[in-house]
Amino acid sequence: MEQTIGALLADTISRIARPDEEIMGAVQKRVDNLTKPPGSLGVLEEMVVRLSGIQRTEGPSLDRKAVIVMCGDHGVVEEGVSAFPSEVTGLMMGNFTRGGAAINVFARQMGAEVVVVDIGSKAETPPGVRNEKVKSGTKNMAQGSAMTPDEAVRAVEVGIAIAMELAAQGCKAIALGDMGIGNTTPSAALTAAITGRPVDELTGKGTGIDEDKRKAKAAIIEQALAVNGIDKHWRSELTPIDVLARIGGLEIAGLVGVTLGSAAHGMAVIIDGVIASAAALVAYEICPDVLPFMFASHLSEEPAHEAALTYLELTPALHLRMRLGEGSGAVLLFPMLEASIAMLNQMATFDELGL
Ligand SMILES: Cc1cc2ncn([C@H]3O[C@H](COP(=O)(O)O)[C@@H](O)[C@H]3O)c2cc1C
Ligand SMILES: O=C(O)c1cccnc1
Repeated sequence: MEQTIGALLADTISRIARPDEEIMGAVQKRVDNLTKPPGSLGVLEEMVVRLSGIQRTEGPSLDRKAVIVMCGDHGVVEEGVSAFPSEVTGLMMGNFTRGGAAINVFARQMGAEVVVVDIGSKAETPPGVRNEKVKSGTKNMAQGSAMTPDEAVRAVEVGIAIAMELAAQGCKAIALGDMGIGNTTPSAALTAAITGRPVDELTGKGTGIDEDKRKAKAAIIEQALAVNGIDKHWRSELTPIDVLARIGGLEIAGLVGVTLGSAAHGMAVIIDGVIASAAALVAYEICPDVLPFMFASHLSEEPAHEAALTYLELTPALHLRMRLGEGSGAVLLFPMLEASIAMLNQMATFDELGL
């Protein structure tokens, strides 16, 4: 039976429960009893405690993990906000299927599955890419709403459904990946709307525009916020889904769904760069209980990324001066998460040492 639009979203939100405190307490106790000064393995200790709470077991695992690369195009590219044309989104989808993109290389090395989803590109979906197209690119958000609320919800539900499938297959953690020429523009716009920080401060060079074009991009974002009636007080009149629909992107909406769906089904969510962090902000506004499921991987060069992570009070583990997307930074966190699990499973305890 066809589900009404929004039913899956509502059901997913109702399933999100915070990680298990009792399990986290027990794992913290074991971590404190390992043969090292308490706290000396820093963030790795926090990682394994939180992974245990998320997976609701004192024996967490990352045997199966995936990166979901949501692909979509953006009407606002016609305003000259990117250094590249929209066609590159379609070409990169082909590249993903041949294993030649950065995310393919890193995911292979980390043992993570790559799931590529065409949720809204203007291109024809290449064979090997999952076709979940809600529409062929968003409308230009500088001239009006990028999507309708129904389209935004449908895209969110695509992300939820894919997260649910992966959870059913035994997946334990999901990295958020994106591909969509122009998508640093809606990402900065969403980050401005949610954090309240000034647009100019949040607007970066994306794929590599010069300072004049960056200034013009900031002006386009200001225009998009104004045209769409999003001011500092949007919360009194609009829902987070309205904001996502007006100034978001289809791949961003898909990643909002992946985040909510992962949290609802006990999987950790690894945030990548500025596109993933914009999706994380929207997911948090929809349901604050998703926050303890999130891990920040790296700090992107895009300024809105730092603003989003600060708002969410998340600290990125890696500082690699990356600014790519695709989930390329997020999958680099997997070996560290795995090290945290190995620490828990393999280190001797003070009890065993007779101390
Ligand atoms: C070849 C290529 C591969 C990419 N992989 C990710 N992005 C990243 O850059 C784009 C966002 O930057 P902007 O907003 O400036 O267009 C997105 O597609 C993002 O995924 C790429 C961009 C290019 C050109
Ligand atoms: O932070 C990112 O993920 C990013 C930055 C620039 C371009 N594309 C992605």
